[in-house]
Amino acid sequence: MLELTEITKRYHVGQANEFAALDGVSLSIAPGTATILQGPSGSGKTTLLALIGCMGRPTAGRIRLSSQWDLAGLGFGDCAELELTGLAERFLTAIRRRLFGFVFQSFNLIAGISALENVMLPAYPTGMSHGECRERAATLLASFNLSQRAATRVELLSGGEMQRVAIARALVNDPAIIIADEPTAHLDTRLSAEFMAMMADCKAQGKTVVIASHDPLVCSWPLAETVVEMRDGRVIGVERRQ
Ligand SMILES: Nc1ncnc2c1ncn2[C@@H]1O[C@H](COP(=O)(O)OP(=O)(O)OP(=O)(O)O)[C@@H](O)[C@H]1O
Repeated sequence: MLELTEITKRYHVGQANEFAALDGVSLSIAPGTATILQGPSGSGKTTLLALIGCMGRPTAGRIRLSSQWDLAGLGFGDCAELELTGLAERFLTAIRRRLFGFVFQSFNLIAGISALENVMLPAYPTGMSHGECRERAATLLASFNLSQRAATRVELLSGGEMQRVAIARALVNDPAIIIADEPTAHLDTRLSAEFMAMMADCKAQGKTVVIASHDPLVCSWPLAETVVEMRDGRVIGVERRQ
């Protein structure tokens, strides 16, 4: 399990405008499952995704990885479980790179460089050779029928092509967990359905998927075993689906 226990995230601590974006959130995510975080704007979905993805630390609470995850592959082979909340920044960064792939709302592709270079970017800091980065990125683009577009600057791609490049980039380090924040917010129905089908493929390959969305198409898609309803920084409901 990826276990979050009583997570609180406060901003502006000790100031007049102190604010709890998350307030006592507990959640379990099993490997190979899909979870959707649902809730209105400001309910804390992005903040929660950021903490799950080791992009920040909670103000209070614990985030733990059980031995069901490949802790040895993360460099923590001797641990029965790994408490992320206590780790030094450099370990968190390494875990973020190895364990997670991120898909952002507006894809966050880097304009001015090619589709191939965009996909290669997250692989560089892992220490992989340039040749290996290139080969991996090219293989992923080929699997998404984008070989012909690999050398094209991303700003010249269609919306659907950009989406596939963004997913390829999220997958380049072969992450166990894919985190997507409002991934369909700028997509039409066809592309949104395509995105969800790709997430279903990832899950079929054994990956864990966590998506924050208030898009009804995402929430009703037959993908997630767990739909978490958030409001005002709290979990107000958890629906388990078969
Ligand atoms: N860095 C920050 N400093 C202060 N407040 C913040 C910060 N980041 C987020 N918040 C606040 O925390 C609350 C939760 O924000 P968050 O982005 O997690 O919600 P969300 O459910 O993802 O919303 P949306 O769907 O609009 O992205 C909001 O009220 C937001 O203004």
